[in-house]
Amino acid sequence: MIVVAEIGRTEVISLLIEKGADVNSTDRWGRTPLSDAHGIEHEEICKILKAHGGIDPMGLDSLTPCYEIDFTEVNMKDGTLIGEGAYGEVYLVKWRGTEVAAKTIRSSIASNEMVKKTFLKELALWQKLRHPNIVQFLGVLRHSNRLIFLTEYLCNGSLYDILRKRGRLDPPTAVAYALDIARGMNYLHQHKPHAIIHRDLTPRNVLQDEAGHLKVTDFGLSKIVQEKDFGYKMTGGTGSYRYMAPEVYRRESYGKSVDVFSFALIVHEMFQGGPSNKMETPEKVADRRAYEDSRPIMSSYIYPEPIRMLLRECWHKNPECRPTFEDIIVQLEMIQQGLQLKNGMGACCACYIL
Ligand SMILES: Nc1ncnc2c1ncn2[C@@H]1O[C@H](COP(=O)(O)OP(=O)(O)OP(=O)(O)O)[C@@H](O)[C@H]1O
Repeated sequence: MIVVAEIGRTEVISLLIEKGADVNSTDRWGRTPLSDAHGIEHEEICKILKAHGGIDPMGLDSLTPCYEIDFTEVNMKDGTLIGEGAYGEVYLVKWRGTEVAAKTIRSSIASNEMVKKTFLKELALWQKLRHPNIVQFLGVLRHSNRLIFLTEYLCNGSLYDILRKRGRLDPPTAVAYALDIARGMNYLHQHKPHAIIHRDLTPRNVLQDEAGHLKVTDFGLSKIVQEKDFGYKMTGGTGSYRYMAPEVYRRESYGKSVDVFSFALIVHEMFQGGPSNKMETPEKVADRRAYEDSRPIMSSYIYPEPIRMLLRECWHKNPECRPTFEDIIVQLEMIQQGLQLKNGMGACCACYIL
């Protein structure tokens, strides 16, 4: 694999190509040498790679500007802190008279040029996404070595907060929420020209708007994959262990179905009111799922049979046996119709027999 950022010299790159190096080999992020060259804005190397058939599967080069917002348009000092994640703090701020969320990226991350560039590429991708179940990206505030970006503000917080406050959800609500997440995820997986794998789908990365709809957010860890979606790897340290697919934990090749696995665990939590195996560390949980094939328990009292069947398929140990989000949506819509029929017949929430 030609790592342009490390080699950096045109004559060395030319020599490697002459010696037969593959100009379109990909690294674990799905980046080719041309993606790499775009990242460091090396025009000369870009030209050489393109002349030899190099492509950039990211479909984005660093020259694609993220939507930039003048730093003076947002008064960060008047912002209210609403949360904190792995990358930094999140504030509620006003921008052009509208309440929006400002996500600040720690200076330790933002000051590293390579990381910053990769991050800006992720944001350039997010900028292109438009779907009712995907949190809307608004733009980037760039200011010396600080990196802050704005997204729409979702006043009801995350699904994690909702489950902590409300506990177990009734089946119609859980199914409606599952449909929201599945629709957002299906949009990402069917993204053209390349599918987008979220890779860190967790209750914290699902937010609720004023109307009660859920939206998927946080693409800091998501990566573009080629349509033939096997062959990429990520380290076991990436993403949240509690929702991690076994193949990711075992550091094997993975595809879109890692998100289906995480989705199943989120749906399980909605019926249960929180995570299972709370006493175990997330890493231990992931380890047992990966090596002992352990899965959460589903009592027939809480989980309607069609939901149990769906979850078993979604967290199947063989990634190829897991359904796509398109299939999941069809199944959930049928389950929803079944629940509505039961409701119409006067059944109470506690006694759904599907
Ligand atoms: N657009 C938003 N609207 C409202 N609240 C938000 C928004 N984005 C984030 N938050 C709140 O801020 C918290 C932190 O968000 P952030 O995305 O930084 O981290 P996280 O998803 O919790 O964790 P990680 O960074 O590890 O993925 C969220 O849990 C949520 O409560």
